[in-house]
Amino acid sequence: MRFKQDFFEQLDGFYSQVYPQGIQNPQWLGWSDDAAKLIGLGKPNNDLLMQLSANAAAPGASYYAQVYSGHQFGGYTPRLGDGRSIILGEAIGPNGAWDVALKGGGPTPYSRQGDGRAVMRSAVREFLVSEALAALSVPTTRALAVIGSDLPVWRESQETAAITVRLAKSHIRFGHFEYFCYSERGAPDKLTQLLNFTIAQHFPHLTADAAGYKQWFVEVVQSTAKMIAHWQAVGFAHGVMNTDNMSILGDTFDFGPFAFLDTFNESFICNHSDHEGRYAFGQQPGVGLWNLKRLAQALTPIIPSDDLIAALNTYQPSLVSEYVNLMRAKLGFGAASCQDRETQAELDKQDLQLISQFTVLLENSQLDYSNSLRKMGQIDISSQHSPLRDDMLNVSEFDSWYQAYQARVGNVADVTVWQQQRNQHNPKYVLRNYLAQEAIIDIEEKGDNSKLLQLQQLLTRPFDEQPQMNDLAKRPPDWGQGLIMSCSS
Ligand SMILES: Nc1ncnc2c1ncn2[C@@H]1O[C@H](COP(=O)(O)OP(=O)(O)OP(=O)(O)O)[C@@H](O)[C@H]1O
Ligand SMILES: [Mg+2]
Repeated sequence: MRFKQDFFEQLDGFYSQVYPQGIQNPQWLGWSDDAAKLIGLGKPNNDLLMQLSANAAAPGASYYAQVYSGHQFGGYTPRLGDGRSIILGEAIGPNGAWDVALKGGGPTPYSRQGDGRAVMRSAVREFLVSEALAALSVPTTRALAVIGSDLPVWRESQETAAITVRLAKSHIRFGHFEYFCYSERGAPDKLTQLLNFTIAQHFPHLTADAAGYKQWFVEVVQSTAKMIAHWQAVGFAHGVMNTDNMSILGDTFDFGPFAFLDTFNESFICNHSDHEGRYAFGQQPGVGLWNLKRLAQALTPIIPSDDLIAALNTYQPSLVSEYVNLMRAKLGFGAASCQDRETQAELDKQDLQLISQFTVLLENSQLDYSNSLRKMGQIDISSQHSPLRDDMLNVSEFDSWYQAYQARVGNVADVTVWQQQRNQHNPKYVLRNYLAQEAIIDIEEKGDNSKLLQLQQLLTRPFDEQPQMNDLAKRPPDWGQGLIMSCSS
């Protein structure tokens, strides 16, 4: 790893220097070759194991924890900060730099009551899902590795500690801006410094002046909207959309009780602590905007309100247009692109209606989201009979929807090509909670990570048939239906 230290060198006062504490008997549980390439690494080796388990210093690293705050479940917490994630610096790769962070690397000045650790089950889940989302082209932080250990940690019972090695283009969150607005009140110079740094590092096409700031916020709004459109299209529930878990670059960030939908359900809540369903699957688009509004408020000392509001107004159309485009590719509507903005919005609206009717049909018949889409992509569109019809409870509702759908798809020149294209947009395999759970249980009970490795392999090619893995595309068994994860991690 070759590091630069721009955040560390340029943003004194935005972090605390801290040394990670090694974990005993470290062992690789997982390693991502794809993530390794991003920072110019090849295969894992023992030196890297020692460095990434914090048992040896990594040459060129500056260990630090960033300070931020955030709105958690709607309420403002004035000071959070990296309580268990320690950043080594920005590792230089062939196509840019990536922060390397040891999540679970030990206590920091921001640990509050916590032990600075992550338990194996949560570290494994973060590792698997980061790489799974990347393979589905969902904007996300990455995971280079997950490292297990013998170090005991206490949650509801005794477990063992692990470290996820996270790669992020940036660790700057909405909560960084909130911290320097509210918690260090009277420090707009710091807010400006943070914004100028963010622009210079991650938005180099923009200038650090009023026009640049205005455009920057438009881009933040739109990348957030696009990320959430991806979540809705792929059926991903994040679970803890607090503003301290929202990346300024619109990358999916911090994986706690997340889930991919099995049965389609707008009201699905994956987080055991989310009693009111604030972060239910269908709420995510609205929460994204709520969070952006909290960010906008924190920016009012340095960006005019009118500019912030104008940018926020682009959220909904961006999200809808991205979502509709992703769903068009899944359902095979063909692109509807139009020069005239109003006509485009009208087309998007009509398609959105057809898509929503489809998801309502799935919901009413309690059907599996990913598998139903995969099935839809295999129909012969000219045929009056869709295999999904047999799964529907209300067949006549499906029939009338299917007629409208056929009309919208229109003539397909080559059905086989059309079906192959659909398969490139409808994953056969997603990281269902029960699959992650089975991999975790094997590690916990037998120290056996082979299921984890198998899942990782599988999920790097989620669109391919991989017939010997058919079982892993199935809906969960009874014990794994609608698994709800606790926040303790
Ligand atoms: N075991 C722990 N020890 C110390 N601090 C913790 C621990 N678990 C969570 N925290 C802190 O509590 C806050 C909220 O936790 P949250 O679960 O959102 O983040 P996280 O998963 O720890 O990390 P990140 O957001 O970096 O992915 C953060 O400040 C986090 O650092
Ligand atoms: Mg977090």
